[in-house]
Amino acid sequence: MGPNQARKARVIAKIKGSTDLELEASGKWISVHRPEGDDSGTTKVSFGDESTSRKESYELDYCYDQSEGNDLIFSREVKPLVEGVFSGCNGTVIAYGAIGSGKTFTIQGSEGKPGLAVLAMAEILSMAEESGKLISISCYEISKDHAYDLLDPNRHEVLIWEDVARGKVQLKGLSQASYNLCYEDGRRKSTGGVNLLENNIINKSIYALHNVVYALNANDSHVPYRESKLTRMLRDSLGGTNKILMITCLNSSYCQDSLCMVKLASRSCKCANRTIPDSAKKTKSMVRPTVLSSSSKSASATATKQIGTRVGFSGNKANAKASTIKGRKLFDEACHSAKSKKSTQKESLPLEIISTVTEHAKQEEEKQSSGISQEVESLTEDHYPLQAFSSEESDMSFKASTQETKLLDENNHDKATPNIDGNAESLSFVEADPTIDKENNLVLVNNDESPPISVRLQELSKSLKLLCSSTPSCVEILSKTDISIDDQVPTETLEPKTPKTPEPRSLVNDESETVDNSCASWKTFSAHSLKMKDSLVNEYLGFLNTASK
Ligand SMILES: Nc1ncnc2c1ncn2[C@@H]1O[C@H](COP(=O)(O)OP(=O)(O)OP(=O)(O)O)[C@@H](O)[C@H]1O
Repeated sequence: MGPNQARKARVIAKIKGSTDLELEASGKWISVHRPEGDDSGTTKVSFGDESTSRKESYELDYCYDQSEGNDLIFSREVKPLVEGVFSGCNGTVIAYGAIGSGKTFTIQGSEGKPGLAVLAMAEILSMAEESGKLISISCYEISKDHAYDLLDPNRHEVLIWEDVARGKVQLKGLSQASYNLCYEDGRRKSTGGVNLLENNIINKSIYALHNVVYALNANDSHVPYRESKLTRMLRDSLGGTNKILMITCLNSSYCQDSLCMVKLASRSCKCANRTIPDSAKKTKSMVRPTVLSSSSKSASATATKQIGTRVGFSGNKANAKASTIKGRKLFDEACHSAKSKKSTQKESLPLEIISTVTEHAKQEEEKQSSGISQEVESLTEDHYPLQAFSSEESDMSFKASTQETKLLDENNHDKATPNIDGNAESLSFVEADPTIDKENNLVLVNNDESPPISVRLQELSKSLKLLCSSTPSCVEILSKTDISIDDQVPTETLEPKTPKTPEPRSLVNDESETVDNSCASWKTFSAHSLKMKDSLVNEYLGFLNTASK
């Protein structure tokens, strides 16, 4: 069965090949029911021990069983995507699944059994050779929201920039080669297992990815790319004219995580069959699909690995020098090195700028995003026993575009050049660019309800300064108002200095009572003053943190 060309994302499964012995030991846990003679029908995947009557069934676009290898998956699923790349339509293949479910085997392959990425590259290169096109490749890994250049022996972290003008994410400084393909196993970074935080990140990523696929397949007017860093980074690979292949890798023996992955996959797949009238689209996009049952959360993961391969037309880099960068970094973590004062201000406002442009969409996204975060977090915290974190999920994708697609870009977007450096031309923090400044100002002055950030900052700063310098004058006020002790207070305390603590002996002399009174008042005042300082400092720090986010 070939992929249905009308669908944006095709969701299939692959049951990991296993030896007969392994199968015997585990029993037949998964059974596949394919439609006979009807290529357009869905495949039913059932889970459950055959000895018991309890079975759970889910529908997917297709499911490859143990005996079917990468060659078959490539020729039926991936080759059409590669051909599409040469006619201006990008393709993305993502494999995900529980630990040891065969993700690496499916994408990378093994010696003598090439995986889908290898087969796809071979196909791309041979097609390019036939048509006389020049191919350039970049290769990167996304691991836990960070991108690493796989063509660089040091695998340096790549800066991730969001091109504000075009709403695209770019990897800045990514190496390019004539053609090459590298692969990095995400496991090298997870030597000590995966902690709760990492697991949460991966959980959110996989759910967010499915939400995007769901929305794309449902032809929603709003696609929640902003729900996770992964989906933001893959936006180019998922949206537009892209065709997506989601491969759910399944363990052949019992695995709760595999079950949960299929549930998610089935949801994304089912919506592809819906026809939504245009009038209903807007309302529908507000409604979040709720498929996350308490058990589906066990689609947890211990490591994310992802291979990204960019194939592009190797063009002239001359334009890059005169370039102006209109984007901003997408994630703070990858860009701490930028120190310039001006850029710092702008860098601290990466995503809000887009949000001002698409206010309505952002509100929806935020609502939904917080929804999914809460869902995933609560699933993890409330119901997810720690041992469930031993499971692993891995995302691998490759992305390819050819000369034609890049040329299309050039037509549509002023001076875009096909290589990464060339693309960087539209990615600098340009003070002179009025649109960027305007956007910044829009963010600085959010709306009528709250004052501009700069004004609030100034106010806070003033209050803080005032309070810091107010201690001596407060002492003065205290002494002036308290006439009864005026003459008895030592003269030093009237001066604008840090007040002295009365010496112990003063507490036992004749005038001890008045001095005592004075001390008590001062202590009370001092305590209040300190509290106020603390609260202002906290507010100040809190505000700075919010602003930097
Ligand atoms: N279709 C298959 N046929 C034979 N062996 C397979 C197949 N798929 C996977 N394997 C074997 O199963 C083991 C685990 O596969 P693989 O490393 O691809 O899983 P993974 O999901 O990438 O694992 P991890 O989650 O640890 O990254 C490997 O030894 C691999 O060779």
